[in-house]
Amino acid sequence: MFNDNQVKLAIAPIGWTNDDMPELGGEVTFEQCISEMALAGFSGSEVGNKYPRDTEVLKKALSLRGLEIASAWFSSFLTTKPFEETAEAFKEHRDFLYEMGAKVIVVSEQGNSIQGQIETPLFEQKPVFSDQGWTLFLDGMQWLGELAAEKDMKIVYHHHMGTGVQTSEEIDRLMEGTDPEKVSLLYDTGHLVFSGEDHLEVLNKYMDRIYHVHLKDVRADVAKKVREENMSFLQAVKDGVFTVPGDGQIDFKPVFQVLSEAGYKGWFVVEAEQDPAIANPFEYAVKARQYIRETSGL
Ligand SMILES: O=C1C[C@@H](O)[C@H](O)[C@@H](O)C1=O
Ligand SMILES: [Co+2]
Repeated sequence: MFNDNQVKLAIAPIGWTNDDMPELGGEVTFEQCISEMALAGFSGSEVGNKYPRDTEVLKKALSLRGLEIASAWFSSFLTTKPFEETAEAFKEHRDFLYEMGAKVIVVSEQGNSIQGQIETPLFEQKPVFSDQGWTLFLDGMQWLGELAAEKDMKIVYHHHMGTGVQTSEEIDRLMEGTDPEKVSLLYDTGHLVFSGEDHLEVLNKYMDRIYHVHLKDVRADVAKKVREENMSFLQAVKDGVFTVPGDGQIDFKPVFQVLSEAGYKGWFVVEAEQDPAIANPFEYAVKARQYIRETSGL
């Protein structure tokens, strides 16, 4: 289905140690995490909180295991802080990723985000940008896109539960309000399905702007409970709302079909944060690798 010179397969460290709740998997070492990624058959990774920030040290540890850095998350605060603050932090992050050989920078607006608040109900209290917030956000994203282009890189925007860009309508407003040359999209199956969006419609609509993919599956029974019991995002993750592709409600075959027919080039990143004490990260990485081989041929 895919030409495997164009699509590479990575896995995020968040299944081993969770960046949003570092106590989940706090005991797992960086070396164990990257060794298991390689052993499970992946060739790339994103960057977790235990990864060394010294690029030479990180490159050596990764290349020993045949791994590359696909990208890393950046939190912007365009709607709540002066642009310069986001821009300074962004340039540092961009330069680190450039040095590591990544081509895309994952960006998520965290102004008024509730994704890190364990007591805040996810569906009831999701932030909504005001019109003034949208202007700050869209202008800021374009500027970040220009800063990325200085290094021949792209920003890929991460729509996310509990943030101002979660729903299909919010993704539309972002895509319509920005220049495709400056702002691209990260497609995360798990966040769209958990939010109740039509993930295939979003994929078909924005295929030409998608330059990074997070493969995440959703456990339907847990997602239902989160809505019924007004749970927070972090409680949902702890309860196992996300899992690896092939283990939840999403059929990834049509997703792979659309991506392959469109000639997608870039990374697929398996990203399935759950409690590693319940879901052994190595076992789930192997399971994901096998499912992707069976369904996409990669
Ligand atoms: O890409 C991601 C990064 C995480 O920190 C986040 O919370 C997760 O859900 C995600 O999709
Ligand atoms: Co993601």
